Amino acid sequence: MLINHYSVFIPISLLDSVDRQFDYILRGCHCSARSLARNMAFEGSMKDRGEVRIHESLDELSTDLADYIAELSEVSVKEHGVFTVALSGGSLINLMRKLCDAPYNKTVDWSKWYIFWADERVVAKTHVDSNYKLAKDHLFSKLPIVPSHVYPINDSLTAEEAASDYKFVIRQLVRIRVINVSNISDCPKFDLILLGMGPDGHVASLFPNHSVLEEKNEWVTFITNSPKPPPERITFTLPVINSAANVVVVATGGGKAEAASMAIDDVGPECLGLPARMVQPGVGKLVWFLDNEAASKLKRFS
Ligand SMILES: O=C(O)[C@H](O)[C@@H](O)[C@H](O)[C@H](O)COP(=O)(O)O
Repeated sequence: MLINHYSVFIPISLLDSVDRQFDYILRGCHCSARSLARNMAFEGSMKDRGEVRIHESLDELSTDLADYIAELSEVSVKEHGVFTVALSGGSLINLMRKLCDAPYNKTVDWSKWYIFWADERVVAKTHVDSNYKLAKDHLFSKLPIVPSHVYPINDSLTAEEAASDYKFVIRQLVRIRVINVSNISDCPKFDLILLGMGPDGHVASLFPNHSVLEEKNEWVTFITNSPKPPPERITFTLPVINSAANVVVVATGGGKAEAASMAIDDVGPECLGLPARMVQPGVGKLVWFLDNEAASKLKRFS
């Protein structure tokens, strides 16, 4: 049986003896209404694989995710006046939908958000496959985000040109300090990069065994042979993802269980090349948002 919210009653000393690498955080009993959903989740953290939050339902996951993003936004705006966030496509966008509801639609300082794409399909912005269109239709058309703070790719270019153009756009924003610079690399330091994960363990458009995983110099690159359609995409590279202040990976459903275990568990060297496992922020924080099904093969939770 999966560890669920009842597991908070397991004494921490027992968990400790089960596995010292795992630093379980038991949620406090004194919860506000806002944090109630979090208390329905199980949360643990593992050295260098980040914090893992497992939720009983997609509804709880969405609430916790919205809460977490809102908190990061508040901290970033306090620290440097803006919140720079990069999105992916897929189910992530629907799971972020609660940001459009109360209290977040009123309490978040949307005017300070700058929105980018960690990966984008090279199609027209109006195309049904466009990650920009997905996010626009379901998220930011419903929120008071400043239109000039939204940075879609230039959809009139080839994949190669679009990647290079996107890198240029980001470079200008780094230059004027809208986007921070990492102090561990020469990469931009986004306040938050939000990723989904495919059943094959891909994140952004970084697919297993693809040469794009080796890219060390470019901030943004392109592929023309994506195993997941459409084939042409641009993507942030691993150095950029791993330079972010915060990285969130969201994965739900049993189809992601194997990849989640390979990405998070203490497994053999064969898993080290899995893109999701290569997400390892240098100084930033990594948090996994999983549902029970996606977490069902995690050794430490079963
Ligand atoms: O453009 C894309 O295809 C996405 O950015 C991709 O990386 C996605 O996030 C994962 O494939 C997970 O997608 P699901 O959550 O829909 O399974």
